[in-house]
Amino acid sequence: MAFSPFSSSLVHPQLQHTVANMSLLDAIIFYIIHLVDKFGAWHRLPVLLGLAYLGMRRHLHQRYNLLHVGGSKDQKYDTREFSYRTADGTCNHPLNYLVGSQGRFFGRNMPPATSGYGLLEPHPSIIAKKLLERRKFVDCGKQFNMIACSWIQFMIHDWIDHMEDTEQVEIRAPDEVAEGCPLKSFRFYKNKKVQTGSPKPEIGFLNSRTPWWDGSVIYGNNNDGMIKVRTFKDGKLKISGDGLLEHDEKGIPISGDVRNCWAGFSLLQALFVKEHNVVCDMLKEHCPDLDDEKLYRHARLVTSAVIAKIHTIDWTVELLKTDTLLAGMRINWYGFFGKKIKDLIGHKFGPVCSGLVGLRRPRDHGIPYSLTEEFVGVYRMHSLLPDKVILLDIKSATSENRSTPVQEEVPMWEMIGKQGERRLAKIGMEQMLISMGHQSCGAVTLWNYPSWMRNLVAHDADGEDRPDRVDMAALEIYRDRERNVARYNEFRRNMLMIPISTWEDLTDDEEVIEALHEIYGDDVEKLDLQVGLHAEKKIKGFAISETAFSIFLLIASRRLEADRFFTTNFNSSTYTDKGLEWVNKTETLKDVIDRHFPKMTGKWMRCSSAFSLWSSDPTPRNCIPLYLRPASACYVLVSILACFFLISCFQ
Ligand code: HEM
Repeated sequence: MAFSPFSSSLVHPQLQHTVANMSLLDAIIFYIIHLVDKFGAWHRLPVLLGLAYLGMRRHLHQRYNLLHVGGSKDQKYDTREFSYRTADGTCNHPLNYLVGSQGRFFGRNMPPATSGYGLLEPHPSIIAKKLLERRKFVDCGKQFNMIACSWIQFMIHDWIDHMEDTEQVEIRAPDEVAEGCPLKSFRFYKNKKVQTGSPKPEIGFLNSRTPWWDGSVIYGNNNDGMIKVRTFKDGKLKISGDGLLEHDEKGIPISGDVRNCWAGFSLLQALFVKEHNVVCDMLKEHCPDLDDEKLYRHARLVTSAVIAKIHTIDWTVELLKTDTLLAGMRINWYGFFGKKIKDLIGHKFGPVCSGLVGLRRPRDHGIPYSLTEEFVGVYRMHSLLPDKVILLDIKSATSENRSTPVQEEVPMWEMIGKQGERRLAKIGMEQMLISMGHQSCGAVTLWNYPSWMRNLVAHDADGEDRPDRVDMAALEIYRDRERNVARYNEFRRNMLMIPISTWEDLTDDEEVIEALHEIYGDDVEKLDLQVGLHAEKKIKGFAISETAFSIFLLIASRRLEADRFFTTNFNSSTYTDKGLEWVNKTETLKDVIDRHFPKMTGKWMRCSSAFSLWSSDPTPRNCIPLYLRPASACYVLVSILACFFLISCFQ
């Protein structure tokens, strides 16, 4: 039903048309969130109201934004024959075995860009030089350390990578900036463009990784990858005697994904290979009849779920340090009433009460699961990477002396690829992990893009160095345009967020405003997504922009609720009793580190999460407001009311 009364002056003129096709209820929801956006900030609301706001936002996105790219007809199969994660991501969606498998299309959270600006408008090298390149390293304080930075790369390599074409393009820096660019020109492969066919002919891009949260970063994205990493004995994966990854004869690590790897990333791969292998030991001890194949399958399910859980209730909470998000992420996993109540009531009262994990059926909101172009766009966070890794001299540290001396500062480019693997082998897992825990990563802000990435030796899918170096800062601007991802303002409108009208709406930093003006003039529509995301004034506690967060909000839930192994099959017959118990008992990365390095966190980590600076103070225990503490009667009362409210909104 069309709803016109809200197309009034109370709604931003550029958003009025989006309300026109909404149902009455959705128009009211839109109006409420629009008012909150306009007159206040949802993150300053009391936690439950903030959660209601986020719930409503997510609801509108799911109904009006998700697009199905390259739709295919149902391809049925018997799900009972596939109670495990397959090597290439097939056989997860209950009605179509192809959904989410390697080589499927990226979806979209909004239509492709309509603005019609050219691929070189303004020139990517000018943006790289004048707005992105690091002048002086800006760190992100105590909030996020180098483990957190490596973690998100570890996740990206689990989910997304655009397939390339065989044709190359060359970008030449214009004279205006050529002097200041480490590469005056650089060549790279175009992304592979494919006609999608149905539902209507359009261009789409293919994902060479499996988008499920299936641990493909350690298990591989297809059969060949899976065979390479397995020992075929007791379900285990290959790992070297020093606890790091094994390497092939060319010095390339043996793991699920080896493209553009560096020492910190390969360290996390090794840690979770160790985790997989101890899960195999545990399962074998309790179920001696399980053969190699079954042990592998169960251990993969368990390890992937541990990774997904850590990302949801540990990493994300550090990324978006607000009470609302702390509550929201725990609700995604456990539901409103928390872990203990979920264990008692199961999923009888739906996702609001018991979270998304363990739902009776996967939910994709009518659009088969994939990750999206916009999701890739908002996760371009190379500014997190520093210029050097600061190695601590952990041997000379004493318990009295809290500030551990620095042993060496290694330039980042020496920690990449095969060279990085050799360095890591000398450093060892313990020293690297402790050092990364004590080093802040970069802030996602303008003028903080690592300069060394402007002259980068990228890798191909086999982990081999490419002959042509690339200017990543310029390339990333080009890539979003090549993929027709909406520019910043159109992106915001499509996400039902209030667009900017002047640079002052984006930021109050005078220097940024001047620089934007120099490059984009007064044309706010031209502003590139990357530049907007990096320039946007941040919400207190957020390490990323609110615009990026709006995509994040949608996809974080979708990765869980659309996956059969986090919903229908999140049970003991699929995971085994002991496997499920393992997932339930593991809450944080610290738990995993403690399992493999029993004395490490006790000695080296003061803070509460392994993702924040290890030398920082722990989060006070009573930081959660009274009405959010599961033990309080007030919590139960307010939660019941909030549940009724949310259920009546969305069901
Ligand atoms: C030393 C560490 C890293 C190196 C060497 C590296 C290098 C690269 C390269 C060469 C590409 C492909 C560029 C192209 O052809 O389009 C890429 C893509 C990407 N990287 Fe990184 N990266 C690193 C760390 C990170 C981190 C920490 C993040 C954080 C989120 C990240 C997020 C991404 C994303 C989202 C893409 C786009 C993937 C796609 O096109 O499908 N990377 N990176």
